[in-house]
Amino acid sequence: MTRDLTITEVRLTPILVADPPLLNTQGVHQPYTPRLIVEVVTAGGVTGVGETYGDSKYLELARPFADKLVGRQVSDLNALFVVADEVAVDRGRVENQVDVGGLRGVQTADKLRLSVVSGFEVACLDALGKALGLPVHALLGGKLRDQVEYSAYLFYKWAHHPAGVACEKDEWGAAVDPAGVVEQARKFTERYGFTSFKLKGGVFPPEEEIAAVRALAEAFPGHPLRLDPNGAWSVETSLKVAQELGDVLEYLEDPALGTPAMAEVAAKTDVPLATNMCVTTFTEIQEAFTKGAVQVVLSDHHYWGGLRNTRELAAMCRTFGVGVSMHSNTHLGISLAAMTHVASTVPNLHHACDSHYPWQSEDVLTERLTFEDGSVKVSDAPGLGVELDRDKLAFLHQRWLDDDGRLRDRDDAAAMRIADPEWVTPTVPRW
Ligand SMILES: O=C([O-])C(=O)C[C@H](O)[C@@H](O)C(=O)[O-]
Ligand SMILES: [Mg+2]
Repeated sequence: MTRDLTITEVRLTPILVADPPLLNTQGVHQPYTPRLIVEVVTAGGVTGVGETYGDSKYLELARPFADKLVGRQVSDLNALFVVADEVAVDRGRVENQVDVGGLRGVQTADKLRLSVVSGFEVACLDALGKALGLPVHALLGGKLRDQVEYSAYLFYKWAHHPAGVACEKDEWGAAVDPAGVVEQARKFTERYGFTSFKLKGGVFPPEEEIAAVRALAEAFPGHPLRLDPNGAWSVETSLKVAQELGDVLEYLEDPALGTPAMAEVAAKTDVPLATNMCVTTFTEIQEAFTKGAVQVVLSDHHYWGGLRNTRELAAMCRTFGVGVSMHSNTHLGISLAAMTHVASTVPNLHHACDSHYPWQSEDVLTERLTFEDGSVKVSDAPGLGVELDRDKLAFLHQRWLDDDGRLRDRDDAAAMRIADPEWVTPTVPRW
């Protein structure tokens, strides 16, 4: 192994990962969800790994982008954005479209590029860290804490995917009412020691979700609670929920859709509002912050363009007195490691981060990352501190190859139609 940082090869491996039947306002999670694993190989003999969305529009962009990286240095991180801009995006496929029914905010060509860049940026940082013998957090300026706290990400869910659908079994059982949600929360605390709880809402009428949060507050008195209906409520409904749950909520996440509606809600409640839907890219910051629409931004290195952009976002939040935490979609251990490294370097991280990781029974690592007392330890090993398991990667890739194309693009509404053929993506506000 030498210090030659020149990229000689980039490997892209799309995979399908098992996902339980988690409910959200758009529908239900597919039994398998696409992810893309990125490997960057240097002339010095080091391989760095990254992970990002694996839906086909990301893959279409990732392939030509990967080709352009060969011959560059893994330390050439600023250039990743310049190179990404050179890759053509079929704007018709993304501009003003919504991704996964809007769960990640409005889709644009730039945001698509940033989501692809993030997987490569993490892989380059991993390779650079390994080559220099430094952990990724050191490349970001050094950790400020030895562990990063995560919250239990509770979902309404069915016990099984619909009958006849090929899937993996999950051991979590159903959660479709307050008792089920509390039982799920107990399992999360027993297994992982989480002390704060987020409930994915927008699934049942608001009164039922208020009852579930009340039940959580009774079962876990004094613990931070959050409710996130993904913009499913009107301003009026949002205010009603804020009033009813104000005494137990740490924050309300995206109660109403879009900055103007969030600003209207924020003006009339003291409950802090968090978002991963109306502030999802740098151009959306000015309007939201000047209107006082959000009090906490949930960063996500995947769509903000990587770990260094996440730190830039955190600096802006700090400047404007807005809190920062972390959003999560279905992801594997590479991304959890990346999230943990960057989170350890952010000074103004005052809320436990979201992570779907406990829902993922499969991974591509030789060793899964673990939560202790609700936190993940920040690794001091070179790079991300994780190791790819080639057999597991090959297995999940084979599943992707075997798929007839139906699962290669995440579509929660289509997954819901298997159980309920009449299902259409609800118009917003739903309540
Ligand atoms: O708003 C959020 O926190 C999310 O969109 C996170 C996830 O996408 C979640 O809602 C999901 O996967 O159903
Ligand atoms: Mg959210």
